Amino acid sequence: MEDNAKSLGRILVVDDNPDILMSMELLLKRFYEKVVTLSNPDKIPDILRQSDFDVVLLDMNFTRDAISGKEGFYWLEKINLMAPDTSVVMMTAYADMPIVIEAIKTGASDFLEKPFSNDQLLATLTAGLKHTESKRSVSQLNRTKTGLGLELNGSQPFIGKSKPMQDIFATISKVAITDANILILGESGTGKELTARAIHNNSTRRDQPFISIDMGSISENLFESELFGHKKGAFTDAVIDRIGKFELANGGTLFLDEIGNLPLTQQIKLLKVIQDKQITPLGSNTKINTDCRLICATNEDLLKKVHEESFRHDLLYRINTIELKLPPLRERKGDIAVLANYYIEYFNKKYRRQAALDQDNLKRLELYPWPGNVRELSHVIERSVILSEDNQILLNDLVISSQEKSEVPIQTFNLSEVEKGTIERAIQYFDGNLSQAAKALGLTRGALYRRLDKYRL
Ligand SMILES: Nc1ncnc2c1ncn2[C@@H]1O[C@H](COP(=O)(O)OP(=O)(O)OP(=O)(O)O)[C@@H](O)[C@H]1O
Repeated sequence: MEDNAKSLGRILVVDDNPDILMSMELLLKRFYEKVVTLSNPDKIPDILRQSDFDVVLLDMNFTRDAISGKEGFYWLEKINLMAPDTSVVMMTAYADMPIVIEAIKTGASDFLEKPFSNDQLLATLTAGLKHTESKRSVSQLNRTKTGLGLELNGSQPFIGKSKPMQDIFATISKVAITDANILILGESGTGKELTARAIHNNSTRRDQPFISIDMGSISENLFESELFGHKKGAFTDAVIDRIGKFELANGGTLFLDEIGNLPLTQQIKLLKVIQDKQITPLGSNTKINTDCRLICATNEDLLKKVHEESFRHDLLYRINTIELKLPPLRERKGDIAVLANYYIEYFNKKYRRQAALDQDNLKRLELYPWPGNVRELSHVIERSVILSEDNQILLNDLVISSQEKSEVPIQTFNLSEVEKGTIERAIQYFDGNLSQAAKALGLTRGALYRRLDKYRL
């Protein structure tokens, strides 16, 4: 390879010996587009958050722990978690077979025994880059094949092949590994809880608890006891000690759903705990340290609530380090077929049916605005599978119940909203037949299409 024919490849070298770093940098810069060297492994997470690398050359033996390689293994695991498609080549002067095997099992792609020649190094890097390329095409293939964005623990998939959901999955992967507090916004049924679980399951806290709590459903009296716990005798009904959710989530993730429903008196208590990272159970005078990653969710406009003074600005600022906005299903119609098919398969298994959806019915699902989002879609499919006959979901089986039909709130006098609502209802009324709907609305088909586009129906 010539200096002027650099190969694509972004290489990170981590070694606490400055001489090794300098000589490797000098050599590798002649061959690869980007070479970054790092003498302090503690900086690995930061650098991986800032840039992508194809291969990491990682020393196993930092001075703190010169021989066992434990620190190298620690960083190997961390890199695998943060950048699963990047190949890691381990370097060590103390390579013996058991260590090599363990490193490969832990996820290293290769090994370099020190001292190594330039040719050995370059050959290993060429193999490492090939390895990265194949890892990337396998994960890309898996994603496009199934339409699944992220696999959650267990059997629950998180589906979305539309561009907005693929963007959400990419953001989840990026933010999961940080400890930043996250606020998930979105209408009911868009998958906010699923998103919170995906963040937890892709984070370094995944082996610790994920504790979820619906802030809208806790009564004002029980708020402190639920969240911070209580001691026996703290109040009349406190017959035994109770551990609060903050303590249960210690080391893991605490998911506070419907945070917008929290009354102001409780917001201040929550804020204090988030700031101090300490809780005091009711009836106790001992503070307990808490270490949990906070994920909150709401379908309310919190900024508006801040302006109306029903949500504290300082609390919003604490919980929304990163905001993730889940798009409603009507804005990602591309996901409807894949979701519908997933639920048909799921409920076919559950109810021992073999129902299938034909193109007309699929069109109908795609035209419906889904005010209850994915939750509503799953309910509609469940009912339709149960009612299906002769292995076919019939048009009449696809019951979109009246209470689930989108209604424009009666209070609205906004002309666009009224027009949008009327169009939605006409399409529902004519079972998705656009010609009939257009006729009833007094529009040409072209004019109806333009409005469908305008209102993203
Ligand atoms: N992208 C998706 N793929 C598969 N299932 C989904 C997806 N989004 C939502 N669901 C399913 O829809 C239902 C509602 O999802 P979830 O509870 O996460 O929504 P939510 O936004 O938290 O709703 P709410 O605000 O009403 O609590 C769940 O059964 C969930 O499994």
